Amino acid sequence: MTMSALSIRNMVVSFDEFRALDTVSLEIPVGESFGIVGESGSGKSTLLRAVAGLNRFESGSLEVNGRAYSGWRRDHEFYRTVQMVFQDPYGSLHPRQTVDRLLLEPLAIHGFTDTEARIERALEEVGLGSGFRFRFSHQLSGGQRQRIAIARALILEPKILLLDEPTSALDASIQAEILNLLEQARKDRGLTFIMVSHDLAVISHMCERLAVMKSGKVVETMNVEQLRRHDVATDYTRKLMVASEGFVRHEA
Ligand SMILES: Nc1ncnc2c1ncn2[C@@H]1O[C@H](COP(=O)(O)OP(=O)(O)OP(=O)(O)O)[C@@H](O)[C@H]1O
Repeated sequence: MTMSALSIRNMVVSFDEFRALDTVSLEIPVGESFGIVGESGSGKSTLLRAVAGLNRFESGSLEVNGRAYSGWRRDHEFYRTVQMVFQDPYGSLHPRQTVDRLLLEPLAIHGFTDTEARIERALEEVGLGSGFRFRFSHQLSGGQRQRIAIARALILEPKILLLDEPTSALDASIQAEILNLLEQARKDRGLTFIMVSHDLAVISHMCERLAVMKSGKVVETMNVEQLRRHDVATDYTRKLMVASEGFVRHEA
């Protein structure tokens, strides 16, 4: 049996009386690229944030590579294994810190000593040479910032990346570059991806399977071939396909 990178069972997250995540269960095997789609407010980010410990889940279970986690608490081992990349590269990087400092921080927290080599390698991997090392993040373009955010996630050599709309704040041409960079990193490192996107063309390009969310629940899971054939079980998913115009245009 393939080992699960991530095993989520009956996960529930509430904000006061409101159930943002309602008994969600997902099994994601090691090495898979898994997409999460759904209308705005359906709970996609809440799910990623609950895995990352940024939202507390009140019931259900979470296992990461066989280790169980609950509530908010995540240990160092978790952050060595799981890293998250957010939508907004402006909000997620401190503007007055140099790239060097931004990359050094996770290494220092986790006690790495070979920082020089790791920083150089990480910049190389995301297609930014060492010339970027002492720039401030406010001097970088959106695409360059997102490359730094990805370098910061990869520098700890995680096994799983949680990607929350990683390209939707970027211009279309830059989006493709960042997606290719992520795909290459996944191949090179054998990573598992869980990627949220409202863009079905992105999911179709990047993922092998996906879950469709509505009102905090998973309404269906499918593989990407089914999505491409429009072989979907619910009208809700059909509507999402129509709403994601590029997808319909691209696939038709
Ligand atoms: N910290 C919070 N406090 C209160 N309500 C929240 C909080 N975070 C999310 N919610 C609510 O939970 C629901 C799910 O939000 P979530 O951000 O997970 O949706 P989403 O599917 O990622 O949407 P989008 O595609 O617009 O980003 C929404 O109704 C949202 O308003």
